[in-house]
Amino acid sequence: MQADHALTQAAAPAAQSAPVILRTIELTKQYGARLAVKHLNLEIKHGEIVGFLGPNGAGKTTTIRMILGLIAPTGGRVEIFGRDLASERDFLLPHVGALVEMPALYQHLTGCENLRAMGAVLGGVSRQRIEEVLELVGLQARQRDRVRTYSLGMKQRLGLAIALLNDPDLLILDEPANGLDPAGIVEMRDLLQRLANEGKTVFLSSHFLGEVQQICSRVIFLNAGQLVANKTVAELTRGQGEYVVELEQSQEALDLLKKQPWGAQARLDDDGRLLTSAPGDSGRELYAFLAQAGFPPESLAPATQNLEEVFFSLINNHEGDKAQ
Ligand SMILES: Nc1ncnc2c1ncn2[C@@H]1O[C@H](COP(=O)(O)OP(=O)(O)OP(=O)(O)O)[C@@H](O)[C@H]1O
Repeated sequence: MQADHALTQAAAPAAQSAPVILRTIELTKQYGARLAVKHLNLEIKHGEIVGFLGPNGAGKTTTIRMILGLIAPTGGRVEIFGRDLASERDFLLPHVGALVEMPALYQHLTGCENLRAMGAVLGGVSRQRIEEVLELVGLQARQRDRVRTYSLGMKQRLGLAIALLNDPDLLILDEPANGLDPAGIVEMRDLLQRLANEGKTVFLSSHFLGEVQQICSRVIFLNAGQLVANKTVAELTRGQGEYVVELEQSQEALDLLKKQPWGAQARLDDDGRLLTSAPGDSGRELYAFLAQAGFPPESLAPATQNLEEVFFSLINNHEGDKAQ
């Protein structure tokens, strides 16, 4: 059965053939007259780290809360490991680790005592597992200190340690980097990468686009409750088939390129580099053309966009679509 397979499969890079771990089918949430999430169809495969992005109020938290069974959908459903969440919730949720909002921690207890207390709620967790999760999140050295002395980043990591106590196959994280300083963000990123390398599947919402670009294999964009993009980071950040060229006489080369049928949109960027399409969409042909014309490029590479640029253009396009 696919569900059992998904629960026991060893760490593997997410592939086309990897089993689907999380699926939403026409998932919908209506608050009074407001449709917060509209007919959302998502699929997350084993071993993926998927970023869930969107502007404030897009419906990310609402979606995550439905996936975790914290609120009921008004339409559609959620499947985890191929099983229906609504009817098999008690079986499924112990296999899902979650970090939503700031975790509720006992400030007067130590990190280790917090883990033991949460372990007891879960029906008992071994001393060895507590040691393992402390090591995973890098809190071993501070485990005997009271939580009230922890930094925000340490509290977030302790929250993640609690989410990991059950050794879940799927991790759902709502803004795990929220409130962290740059060093804390890097620590969180390394930790998530380690978990993915161990075969965990991670679905995380974030406003930190640079982090998402570095850590996530795929990104799902939500706007006004609707899916507007679902692509790999490489697909999203690839430019529009343009090339960025560095050479000495960039202005002269630009004048020449603009006279070519394929080069009419050529331009210089803020750093004085040439941005242009290529003859036959081929970087090799572009290189040969420039070299033959007496402008041998120092470097030539496909142009890319960062995720922030993609994010704003997607949202603007979506607003434009809605206005039509
Ligand atoms: N309990 C609620 N009752 C009524 N409306 C709600 C409730 N929770 C969320 N909403 C509305 O649903 C929409 C989606 O909110 P949601 O919190 O899911 O967005 P989000 O993408 O997580 O935003 P943010 O990035 O700001 O956290 C918003 O318009 C919000 O005002």
